[in-house]
Amino acid sequence: MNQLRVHGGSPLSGEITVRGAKNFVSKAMVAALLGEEPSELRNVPDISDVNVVSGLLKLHGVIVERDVSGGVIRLDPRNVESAHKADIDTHAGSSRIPILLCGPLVHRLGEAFIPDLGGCRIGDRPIDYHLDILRQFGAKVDKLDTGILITAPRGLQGTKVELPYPSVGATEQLLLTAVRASGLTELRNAAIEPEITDLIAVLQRMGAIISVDTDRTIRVEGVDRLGGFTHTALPDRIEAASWASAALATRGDVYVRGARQADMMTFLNTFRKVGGAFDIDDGGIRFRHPGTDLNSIVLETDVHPGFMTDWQQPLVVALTQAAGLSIVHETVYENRFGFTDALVRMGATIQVYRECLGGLQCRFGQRNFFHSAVVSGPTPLRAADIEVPDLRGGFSHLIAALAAEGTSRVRGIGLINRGYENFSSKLEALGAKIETD
Ligand SMILES: CC(=O)N[C@H]1[C@@H](OP(=O)(O)OP(=O)(O)OC[C@H]2O[C@@H](n3ccc(=O)[nH]c3=O)[C@H](O)[C@@H]2O)O[C@H](CO)[C@@H](O)[C@@H]1O
Ligand SMILES: C=C(OP(=O)(O)O)C(=O)O
Repeated sequence: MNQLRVHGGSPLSGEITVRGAKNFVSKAMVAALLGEEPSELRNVPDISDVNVVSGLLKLHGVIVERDVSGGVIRLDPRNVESAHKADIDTHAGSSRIPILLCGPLVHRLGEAFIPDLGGCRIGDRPIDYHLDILRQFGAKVDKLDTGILITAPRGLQGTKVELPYPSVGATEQLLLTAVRASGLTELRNAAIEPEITDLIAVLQRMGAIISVDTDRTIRVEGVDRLGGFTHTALPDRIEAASWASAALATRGDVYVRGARQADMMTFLNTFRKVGGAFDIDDGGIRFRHPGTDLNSIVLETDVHPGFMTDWQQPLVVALTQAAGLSIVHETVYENRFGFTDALVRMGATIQVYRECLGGLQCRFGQRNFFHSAVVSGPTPLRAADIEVPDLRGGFSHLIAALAAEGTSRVRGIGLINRGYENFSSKLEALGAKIETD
């Protein structure tokens, strides 16, 4: 199943459930590798990124048992072993998670071979911060033809690091390395996304000592040994916001069971400013089109607690249905508006700019990156043949196809399964008229 035919033009309506966050579950699975005892993770979604990490852990001798429908994964890392490089190579290009195996594998085995990374092509996505951090801990980094080899002839020692930008992955790299490095580690300008807070919770359950200050400083006291953990993953706030945007763009009404207000406050404020309605209860959040015109807005993506970049693409589809000019400044990735080409072909009026259209200081201004967009609406959308460019861009194209009159063909939908579990069943549950080709 790699192609969907979408007969659009009807509102999405009904209830779906979101489970654990893609951007946490994969990291918690890596954390399990640091322990000398088994771990159990609950609320695990059935997405392909989980399969990728399971495969990598199994190659390294971790016994992985999974109850897919129950969302439980058990990881037994007691007999960790080196994997064959050729086997690791088969995971090249599959996701960005392998880079986070560096610290845990060096602690457990003395070395780590990391294949070339994958992930969404929404910018250059360098790993310089990761490699600098590893070097500061005393690791030796050798770049090979098909990946990188990390060794630590004198072990890993605690260090002081200040990130040039609060990178999520680099913060996780530091945490997963520092918890078992000798001595103290301090990280300034750390990322503080809810998925990182949950990772810290997991590490604390395993025996780590980590404190987080209000000024983005994280301090870790290294320990000699970590045990296992039992933990329920926080819900996927990106998937929840994507369904919310789908409800808005299709004039629908969707109850997202599992969505949690605390992780989505910034999204909810924006959703309300656009004119979307929502009702929160203990089980989830109901997102509704108000039945009246939607409002245009000015929006800048940012690190937490700002408006998350992964929320941007789905919301832009809803903004094509808002009255007036919306301005969106993407400050996290330099190349995250490629998906708007297809929206324009479908009838949207979106112009992208190299300039920073916003007040935030951004790394991409005057550097030839089309990282700002002006969306003029409302414009009716019409069906088209579309190729999924990346995970969130792909889901956005699905939303556009659902909002458009006529039958669209969306190719390459396998990519969407990286972060949206059972999305075609969920679409059907919400009344979408779709067929797999
Ligand atoms: C699997 C996962 O959790 N992915 C998320 C994670 O990605 P990821 O951890 O890759 O994103 P980062 O926060 O690291 O990236 C933020 C910015 O820092 C830059 N950078 C990062 C590392 C580095 O070594 N050098 C460098 O320049 C990146 O190019 C980007 O411009 O956080 C992003 C920001 O919330 C989300 O969009 C992704 O969904
Ligand atoms: C950019 C994303 O993911 P990744 O970092 O896994 O490519 C995303 O989830 O939108």
